[in-house]
Amino acid sequence: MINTKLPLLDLHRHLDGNVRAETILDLGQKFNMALPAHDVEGLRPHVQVLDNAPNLMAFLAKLDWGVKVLGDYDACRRIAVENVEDAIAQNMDYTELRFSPYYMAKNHNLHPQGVVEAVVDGIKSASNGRDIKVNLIGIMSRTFGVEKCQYELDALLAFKNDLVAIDLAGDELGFPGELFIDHFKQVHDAYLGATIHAGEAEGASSIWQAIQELGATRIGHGVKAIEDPKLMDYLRDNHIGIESCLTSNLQTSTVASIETHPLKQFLDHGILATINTDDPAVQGVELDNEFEKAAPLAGLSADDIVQAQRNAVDIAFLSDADKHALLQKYA
Ligand SMILES: O=c1[nH]cnc2c1ncn2[C@@H]1O[C@H](CO)[C@@H](O)[C@H]1O
Ligand SMILES: [Zn+2]
Repeated sequence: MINTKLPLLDLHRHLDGNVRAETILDLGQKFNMALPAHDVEGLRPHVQVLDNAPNLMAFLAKLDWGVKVLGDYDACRRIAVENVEDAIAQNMDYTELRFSPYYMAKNHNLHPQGVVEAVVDGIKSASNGRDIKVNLIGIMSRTFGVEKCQYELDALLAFKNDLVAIDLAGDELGFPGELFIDHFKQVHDAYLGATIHAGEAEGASSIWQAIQELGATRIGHGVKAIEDPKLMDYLRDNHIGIESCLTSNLQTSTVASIETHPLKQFLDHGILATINTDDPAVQGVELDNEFEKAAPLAGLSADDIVQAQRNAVDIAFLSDADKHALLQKYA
């Protein structure tokens, strides 16, 4: 249950993993693309995980149609605007939307820098004057290799003042964090934060690497931390945030069931763990589902959920003044 006396945040939300089926149909038509279906129901099995995927990469394939239809910069801007509308519809006070400009650009040979510009513009105009605050996290999609990630990072750094952090997402097993040490040196030189997908497909060693070699202060998923008691202590003692995404972890077969998800143990251990979505449209569930249904299934009490909501404010990529303002809304 969402505690309505506290701010509601979603800190792990891919805007390019949250393209509405209606929008895919609409853009497909606009750019004369051969889509696998002509109506939402027919399209659903191609763009949404209906049965749990056998692994992370099978899950991620479901994001592809959402970016294949991005035929121009205006389409990129449109999905950014719709993402803000979706977040407002969920009554969020603050969200960090993340996106991979190369992943969005590559199908129609757009320039990733133009994609970043369009997304920044869309987010700003859609949130202007609304009761929500939105920040952007830039993603390097490791799936496409070290050089493409540098190309992607260059585009993101050109707009570094419009971003709060950089993430590394995609194929964790195929492209280990060791390959991206130089990339994250540039991230820190640009005074951006670092949150990294780790301990999802790969084990606890990948989380250690993200923290110690890439300088992550937050970890996306981090499910496998539960296998390493020293790491559990380290995360707690060093205030490393964990962005948990319950339904996503079930759908990627990272956990066998929501009931056995380690989020409750992270919270009991005093780790700054939080409740987030990941890729809402692909998952077919929104943030309210994660709080109302998934969190209780994972064994979280009302007090645990309060703690998770407080943790989100704590680990958000916001200034102390902005965190204070968020809490003041409910004081
Ligand atoms: O759960 C996830 N784990 C790892 N990578 C992900 C996940 N969801 C999306 N992406 C990746 O993020 C980029 C788009 O924002 C893409 O690289 C997509 O594969
Ligand atoms: Zn993610």
